[in-house]
Amino acid sequence: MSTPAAEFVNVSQNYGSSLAVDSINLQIEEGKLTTLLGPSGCGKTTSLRMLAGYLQPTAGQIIIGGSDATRLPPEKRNLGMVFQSYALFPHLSIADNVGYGLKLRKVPAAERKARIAECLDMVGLGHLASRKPKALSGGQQQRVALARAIAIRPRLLLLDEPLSNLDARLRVQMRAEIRRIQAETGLTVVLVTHDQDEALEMSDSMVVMRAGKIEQTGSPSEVFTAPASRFVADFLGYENFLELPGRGLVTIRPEHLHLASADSVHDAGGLDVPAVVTSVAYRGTDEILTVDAAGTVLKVSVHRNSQTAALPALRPGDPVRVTASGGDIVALPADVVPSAA
Ligand SMILES: Nc1ncnc2c1ncn2[C@@H]1O[C@H](COP(=O)(O)OP(=O)(O)OP(=O)(O)O)[C@@H](O)[C@H]1O
Repeated sequence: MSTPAAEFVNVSQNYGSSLAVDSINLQIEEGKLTTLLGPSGCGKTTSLRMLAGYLQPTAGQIIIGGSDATRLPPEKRNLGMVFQSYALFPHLSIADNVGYGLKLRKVPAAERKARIAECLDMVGLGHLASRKPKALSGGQQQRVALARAIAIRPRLLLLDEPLSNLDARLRVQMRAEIRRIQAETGLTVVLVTHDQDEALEMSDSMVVMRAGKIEQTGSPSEVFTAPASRFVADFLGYENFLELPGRGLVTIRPEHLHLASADSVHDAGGLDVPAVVTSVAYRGTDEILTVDAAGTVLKVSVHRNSQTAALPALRPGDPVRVTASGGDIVALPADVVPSAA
């Protein structure tokens, strides 16, 4: 790999006696989108703030572009940042908001104008350049914040939960938009999120954190198809965990479990266990059935389509067989429980 855009070397952060980030080592690849993913309190924001220079690591080094940046103040790191709250200047026009960092850097007026126009076009807001932030929707304000961060041509673009204040539909739309902008500009982006779907959809590389440590890194498909622990699997929505004789702990997604019927999948390396239906939840095109297989609770997602519509409706108490094909059974290494910090 060429020189990483940024690197954490044995980086820790203590808040009093609590260890928020515990000796992490991480390389951020140039020109890629890396997400820091994990539940609330796992240390994502603390890591990003150390990368940005707003927080000094208690131990370790932050390397940016191959040089030690641990002691560099934020303004010397040439980074663009977008937060959950857009933090636009209310009294400035959209164009002046986007051009703010350029003015600070004494970029000549003509070039400033061109870059403002280019960045606003990139986020589809060229026509609103003269408006004030309060005359824009939340999604539009977030786009302005993005344009402002990109305008300075940062070495790294850091995004801290940038989509979490947007409604569900806009959030999905903005994921694709950030991805497109990243591809067009070739920027190195580090995104903090607690949303696994967002991370899976947007990342080149995912970093799953837990209690201040890195639990797994890899491409979305690597992490998704081979979670390194029960914690990662759980976080990615694998709901069924069971001990299989000779195979140890495995997990199977609800949509990969089938209720035995004439067309159910069953192969030699697969699963086939008797169970009893305990509840049925209707979810539009899907039904989530909870079944009890000799004391193990399993969730089975049944997709209602033209083939399954004819299946008889199941009710609590009905006996069933639960099957899965061997390829859908994911083996999990023994989980490492973090020591109490
Ligand atoms: N200023 C602070 N003082 C004391 N403890 C803090 C401070 N900031 C964060 N922490 C603690 O450090 C740990 C990591 O926090 P951090 O904000 O990095 O987590 P996070 O993964 O970004 O969570 P969230 O998604 O909720 O923002 C948490 O236990 C948190 O309570």
